[in-house]
Amino acid sequence: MSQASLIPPARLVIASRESALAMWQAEHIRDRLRALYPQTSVSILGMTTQGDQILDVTLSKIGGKGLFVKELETALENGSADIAVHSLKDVPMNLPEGFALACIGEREDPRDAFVSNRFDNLAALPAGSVVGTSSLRRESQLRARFPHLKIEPLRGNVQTRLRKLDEGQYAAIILAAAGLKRLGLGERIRAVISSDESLPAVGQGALGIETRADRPDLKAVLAPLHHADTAACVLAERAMSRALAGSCQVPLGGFAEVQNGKLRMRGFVATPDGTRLLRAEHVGDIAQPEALGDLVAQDLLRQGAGEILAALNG
Ligand SMILES: NCc1[nH]cc(CCC(=O)O)c1CC(=O)O
Repeated sequence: MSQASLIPPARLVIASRESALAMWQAEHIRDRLRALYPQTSVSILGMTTQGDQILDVTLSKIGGKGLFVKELETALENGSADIAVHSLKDVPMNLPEGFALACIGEREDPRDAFVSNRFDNLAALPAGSVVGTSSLRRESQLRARFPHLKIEPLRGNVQTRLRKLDEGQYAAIILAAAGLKRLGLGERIRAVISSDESLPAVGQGALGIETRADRPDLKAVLAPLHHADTAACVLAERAMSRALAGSCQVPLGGFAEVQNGKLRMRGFVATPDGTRLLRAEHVGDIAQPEALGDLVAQDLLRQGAGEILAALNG
């Protein structure tokens, strides 16, 4: 549909989780939609998800990503909201029947960040230091490089995690740089961790806007917010994860970048203790992102990723 034929709706309701980061993201999309469509009344419907309520167990053990999006999908289904704004990282690789990712927003810094009140970077941590993260992806890569560190679970939203660090339970914690920067907490980052040292999560730093699949009208409304390069990257990453049937119990990462008009993608699968860490890297056509993601996945499977995955899921 061309912009000329587009009739913006009178009203748009955005479903969002209520964490500060989710609300920042929803408000960001709301403000952009208001600027694009001054006649449209855009509002936010804040919701609590199961993922926000269950804070005492490692996320991977309780069913994972779907827990952060299900309530928002119910709102789309029953019409109490039109679009749902998500951190793409939290969106399952396969959406339930009847839903679609209508728009992918421009990526913030995709890297992980080292946050500490006492140390400058990971290499400065003495043996036995406690590092907080509940991500198997971060844990496996940390253990591979720094087997002398102790990794302990850390859950909760960004502010909760920072508070637990400040209370002294951890020498350092690892968070996504994107969340800290969006919340204006970029000064808490002591060191950004390069993608060579900690390959980011599939979709990290990107926003995904979900609608019902039967609302192509909304896809047209959202089109100006769609970022084609980011979309190519995250489609490649999500294809890799899907091809590996990456349940959230799997330590894996996937990260694609646009370089010289091509798509460069790296992926890894590891054992949680980091003793086996398989890596793959390929360059592909930016117009065929999913083929590149599949290629990276097939390379990892050829190296034995299947055994690691089977052991984890078994
Ligand atoms: N799993 C929670 C989550 N989902 C998205 C982000 C950060 C922002 C992003 O990746 O877009 C975070 C926090 C974190 O990993 O530190």
